[in-house]
This record gives sequence, structure tokens and C-alpha cells, in this order.
Amino acid sequence: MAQYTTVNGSVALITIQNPPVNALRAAVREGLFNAIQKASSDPLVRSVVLSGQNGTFCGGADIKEFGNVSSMSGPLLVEVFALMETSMKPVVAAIEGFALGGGLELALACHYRIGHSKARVGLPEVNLGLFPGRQVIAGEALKLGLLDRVTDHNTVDTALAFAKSVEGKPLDNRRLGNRPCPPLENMDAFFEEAMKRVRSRARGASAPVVCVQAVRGAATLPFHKGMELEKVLLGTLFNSGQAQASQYCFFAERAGARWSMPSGARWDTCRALSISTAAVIGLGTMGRGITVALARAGLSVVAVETQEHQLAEAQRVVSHMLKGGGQVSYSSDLQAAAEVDLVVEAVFEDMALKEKLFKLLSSICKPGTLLATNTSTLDIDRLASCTRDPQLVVGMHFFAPAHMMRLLEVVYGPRSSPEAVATAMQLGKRMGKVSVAVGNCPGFVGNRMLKPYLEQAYFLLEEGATPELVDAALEEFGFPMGVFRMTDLSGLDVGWRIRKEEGLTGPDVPAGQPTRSRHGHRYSPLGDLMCERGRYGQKSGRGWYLYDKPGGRVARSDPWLRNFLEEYRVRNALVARPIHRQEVLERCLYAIINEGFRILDDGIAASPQNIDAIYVFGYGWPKHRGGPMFYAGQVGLARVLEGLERYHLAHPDVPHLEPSSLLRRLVASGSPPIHKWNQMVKGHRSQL
Ligand SMILES: CC(C)(COP(=O)(O)OP(=O)(O)OC[C@H]1O[C@@H](n2cnc3c(N)ncnc32)[C@H](O)[C@@H]1OP(=O)(O)O)[C@@H](O)C(=O)NCCC(=O)NCCSC(=O)/C=C/CCCCCCCCCCCCC(=O)O
Repeated sequence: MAQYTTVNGSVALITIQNPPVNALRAAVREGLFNAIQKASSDPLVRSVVLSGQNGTFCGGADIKEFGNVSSMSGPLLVEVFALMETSMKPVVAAIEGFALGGGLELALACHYRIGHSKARVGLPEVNLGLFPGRQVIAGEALKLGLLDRVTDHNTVDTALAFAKSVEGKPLDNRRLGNRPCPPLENMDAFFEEAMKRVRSRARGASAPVVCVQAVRGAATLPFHKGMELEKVLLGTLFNSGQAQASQYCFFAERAGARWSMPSGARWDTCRALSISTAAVIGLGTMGRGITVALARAGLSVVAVETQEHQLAEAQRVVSHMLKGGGQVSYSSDLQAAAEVDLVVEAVFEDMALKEKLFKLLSSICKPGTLLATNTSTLDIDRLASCTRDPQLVVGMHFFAPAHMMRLLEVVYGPRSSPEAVATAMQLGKRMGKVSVAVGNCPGFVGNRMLKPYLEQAYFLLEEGATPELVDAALEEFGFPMGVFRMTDLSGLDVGWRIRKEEGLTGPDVPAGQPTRSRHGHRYSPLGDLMCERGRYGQKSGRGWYLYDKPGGRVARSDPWLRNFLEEYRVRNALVARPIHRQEVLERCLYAIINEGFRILDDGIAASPQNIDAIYVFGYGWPKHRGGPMFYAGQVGLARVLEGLERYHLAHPDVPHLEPSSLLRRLVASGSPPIHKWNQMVKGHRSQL
């Protein structure tokens, strides 16, 4: 756990050994404590170097231990830090790879810090619902005073030589606790301003706000008082559900990599195909972003667009985004895809068009090319059936902007081969995405759950709410944007096209169909009516809100919309009633959660963690709320069930509010913790 050797006669070299990231679990803390004591008491030792095994200094406290703080054993981290800081022999940290969180604190407890030029240091615990903040690379850390020296050579050797050179030198001014915090003019005003900014960006997350309080304490109080305050604040955060939610997200983000398919194929038994060249077909917003993402991942990409003016514009935009990096060529001819290893289709969301394209690609591309579609809702299997090799067809559902959004839904159809899935998953990793493998059904996981969410938002408008009221409730909950601001941004016409494709609106709706009902279920035509009036959202300068111009970003309330809603209600004999924030939250969020349970039961998602990763990394669900399924557990499954039952009773024509059978079974079996939910899922995964 902490290897101890003596080097150059007088230097004790302590190496942390806890792969993969040298996290500071109990045995490591104990090992470090004992090693420092040993170095202190050995008369031959005059200095100490602290390093980490395998080119990695330390990834911080062991997050797995946070789940059960009461049973934590071994010395506390602060006890290890104090022992190092008060050592009478100089302790030098040799930082390679990263020193993060408690790992950086460990380095700060040393008297000197030498970092490799590529090392990253930082305190990212805010992402785990604890304070403090961002990571910096060695050069910046040197400027900030976090490191004393940066090297391009062997860091441990440099630190060993350095330790030798400082043996016997006074240490008092090297101890962090002795170093004064430089006073700031207008300290109070500075912290008040900082707090204001952090609060407005935190969207309900406590950690960033508490972090400012702790830094204020550190800057204004004597060292030991600052430490006491930090301990109290840390305790508050630890006991808040937010820290648990954020830590859960840390592991959910990584859980997708261990994917499995209903056939039993798994991440650790399937080999990915080798991919070095790709074609992206269709260079609208999505296609351009996908081209950038693939090129940045090191693939040689040919970007294909049959419309010449669109191709020229895409070339300009993509080159600008790549800033000269990346290997991209452009073509208006589909034949350019003949020799590539992978094709990602990103044309319009139109089944007939995609089917035609897949047929063509299947005849053009060399045998063995993986054909991926970026469809957000359409049937992967139908596309696969147009091709020569249906086993080589998968969905790669990117999220806009595709080069920035972390999420990638990898969709397998009943005929997709495990190798095809492994290849798409590995590509996701190369692009730095959080990739989640999911089954094939309309909307897959993310958009299937979005449907009942949007539906509830529209119904709430019919019943008396305004877009402002609904959005305020959701933004207060922590979403970066409420549902109406979000649809204005993504474009109301996207959903309109899908509803037309589904025969819910447009010429395919049979004559005499009631306005607010489809197949015997409640339906809101509000989104269709908006589109029929050219209100597509930001792109047309008006949607649920008003913008100063087409493409404008600043949303203003629109008096036209208020009149439109009033007239709509009168026309449909609806009486507006006051709607409370709580009802908005419960109906919108419980509808998402309920669909999540159905998706689990259908085997479309392999675990609640996968669903939560999709919502946090693709749909803006606040990380400090842990994702919809985790949130359901925090609210209490019985309470979610009771809420759904109540709303379904009030709206019996809304099937999405009818509690899912899995939720009922879980409540009936005593609401087990989230990691046990899979045991209650139906035996096998169904496929469309
Ligand atoms: C950059 C990384 C380190 C590495 O990235 P990469 O190489 O891509 O690898 P990954 O896939 O991410 O990770 C590999 C596997 O390692 C696991 N992992 C990573 N980091 C940790 C960790 N810190 N602990 C445990 N496990 C870790 C990861 O899950 C992967 O395994 P698997 O695939 O999931 O199986 C990158 O991993 C990274 O960024 N890691 C996180 C870095 C980080 O955030 N560090 C900070 C940790 S928090 C910390 O250090 C806090 C310190 C101070 C507080 C200490 C508090 C102690 C408890 C006191 C309790 C007081 C409560 C009082 C209550 C009361 O009073 O009532």
C-alpha cells in the first residue's frame, strides 16, 4: 500500500501502491502514516520523497469509502497530513500523472512539490458534491504556487536529488499551516461578489456555495480555525443527499463501459473492429459536430453532403472548429464512402430517406464497413434490414452539439453483432464520450423518456400554466433550461416532424379525429399549432418565447402566446386553474421516472445507472440530483408511486401516468436500494 525504500543513503522513498489511481483508502492511509513515522525515527534518513506507483501520484480519497463513512477505519487523512507537515525532515512530493482532491492535499502537506510538466493537479471534489474546484496543468500550478518546480525529466529522480539538496534546511516557512494568506483589499466585497456569482451558476448545488464559505474562512481565519470551519462544512455536505448523488454519478459515468447485451455478449469478451477511417453523411448541425468529434479522435474523415451550397458552408464551419487540426476531406459524392471502415449517417430524420441511403451504402461500401445511424428515434432494425450485413448496423445517437456533448447512446438492434457494439463503444471512448449501450425501441432511452416529460409540460399549459411557470420550476430544480426554453433551442419542428412520422398530426390523421385525443389517449396539439404558425423557436425568432431576431438567444415573455393559450383553452372548453410548482415538478419528473422503470423492465437499458448517465450527460438532469432513477430512490419509491397513482386518477386518459409494473413490484417488495432493482426486472429483455 505504501512501499518504503532508502535511496542515496539518506533519502526515504515512499511509493503509494493502490492501482489504478492510488486512491487513499484505509490501508493506504495506514501505510503512509507508518512510513512517515519510520522515516522520522530512522537516524540515517535525512529527507523523504513521496511518489505514486505507475506514473500516477494519487487520485484522492477513495470515493467508494464515502458510501459508509461510519465504518471507515485507519487514520484520517488529516492525521496523515499533520504528521507529514510537522515532520522535522523535508518531505518532497514527486507528482506524475495527477494529484487530485485528497491527493493534492497530500502533496500540499509535503514541504516541497516537484511536478512533471504533463501532470495535472486540482481539487475536483465539487463534482462529487464536496468542495473545492478545477484542475490545472503543471505549468499553471507552478505559477499559482501549488508546485515548486516542474520537470520534463524523471520526476522521482529529480525529487530525490532535490530532497538531498534541502536536507538539514529549516522547514518552518515550508509548512502550509505557517504560511499567511495574503490579505485582499475589500475582502468582504470580494467574497460577497464571488458568492453571488457562484450561487447563480450553482443551480441549487450546495458544494460550490459551501466552497466559497470555506475559502472565505481559510482567507480570514487563523489556520486551525479555518480547518475547524472546513470540517463542519464538509460534514454538512457529506450528510446532504447531494454529495451521495454526485458520487453516484461518478460511478454511473463509468458503469456504461461495462456493457452487456441480452444475448450475454459483454464488454470484456468482445473485440472491437479496427477503425481508422470514417465517412459522415449529411452535414447539417449534427453531421458537422460528428465530423469534428471523429477527427479530433484521430480518425481520417470524409464528410459527404450532396447539396453543394451546404457542403461549402459545412467545410467552412468544420475547418473553423478544427482550427487546422484533424484530417477531413469533403465530397458531394456518396462513392467517397466506398473504402471507409465506418459510416455515420446524419441526414434528415426521415425513415424513407434513411432506408434509401442505407440500401445505397450497403452496395457502395467495402465488406466489413460498420454502418451507424445518428437517428434519435427511428427503428435501427428496419434500417439494418435494408443492408447486406445487418449485423454491422448500429445506432450512434449523438447529442447536439455533437463535438461537445458528453453522451453517446449506442443502440443495438436484434441483429447487431457484439463486435459492432464493441466498436461503437470503443469509438465513443476515443471521442471522450460517456457511452451507454441501449436496446432498440422508439426514442431508445433518452428520447423515449423525454416524450412523457414534454407531454406533461404541454398538458400543464392546457390546464392553466405558462411556459415561464413550468420553466422556472424545472430550472429551480437544477435543469440548465426548462422544457420550453429547451424546445425553443432545439427547434419545435423536430418534434413536429416526428409526430407527423408517427401519424399523430398532419395529413395522415383520419378525418373527424378529436383535436385533443389520439388512439383514445389524451393528446395536446399545442406544439403542432405553434409550428403551423411558423413558431419553431429560436431559429425563427419566436416559439414559446420571443427572441429579438431569428437565431436570437435571449428569451422574453410573449403576450401573443398568452392570448394564443387563452383562445386555445376557450376553443377547447378548458378552464385554467392555478398550478403550483410542486405539481409541475411531480408531473414532469415522475413521468420521466415512470418511463425509466418501463425501460428497465423492457430490458432496453441494462441498469438504472445507465439511464441516469444518459439523463445527466445528455439531457441536463442536475448531477447533484443523481439522475432520474437515483432521484426516485431519494424521494422514496412509495412516494413516487403514490404521486403517479394520484395523477393517473385525475388524468386516466394519460397512460404515461399509470404507474409502471416494476415500480409497483419494487414498492411491494419494500423499496430496495437502487443497486438491487435489477433483481426485480422481468427475466429477459424484449426487443422491437
Ligand atoms: C483522472 C482520474 C483519477 C483517472 O482517470 P482515468 O485514467 O480515465 O480512469 P477512470 O476510468 O476514471 O478510473 C479508473 C478506475 O478508478 C476508479 N477511481 C478513480 N478515482 C477514484 C477515487 N478517487 N476513488 C475510488 N475509485 C476511483 C474509477 O471508478 C475507475 O474504476 P471503475 O472503472 O469505476 O471500476 C479519474 O478517475 C478521476 O477524475 N477520479 C476522481 C478524482 C477525484 O475526484 N478525486 C477527489 C476524490 S474526493 C477527495 O479526495 C476528498 C478529500 C477530502 C475529503 C476526505 C473526506 C474523508 C471522509 C470524511 C468524512 C467526514 C464526514 C463527516 C460527517 C459527519 O460529521 O457527520
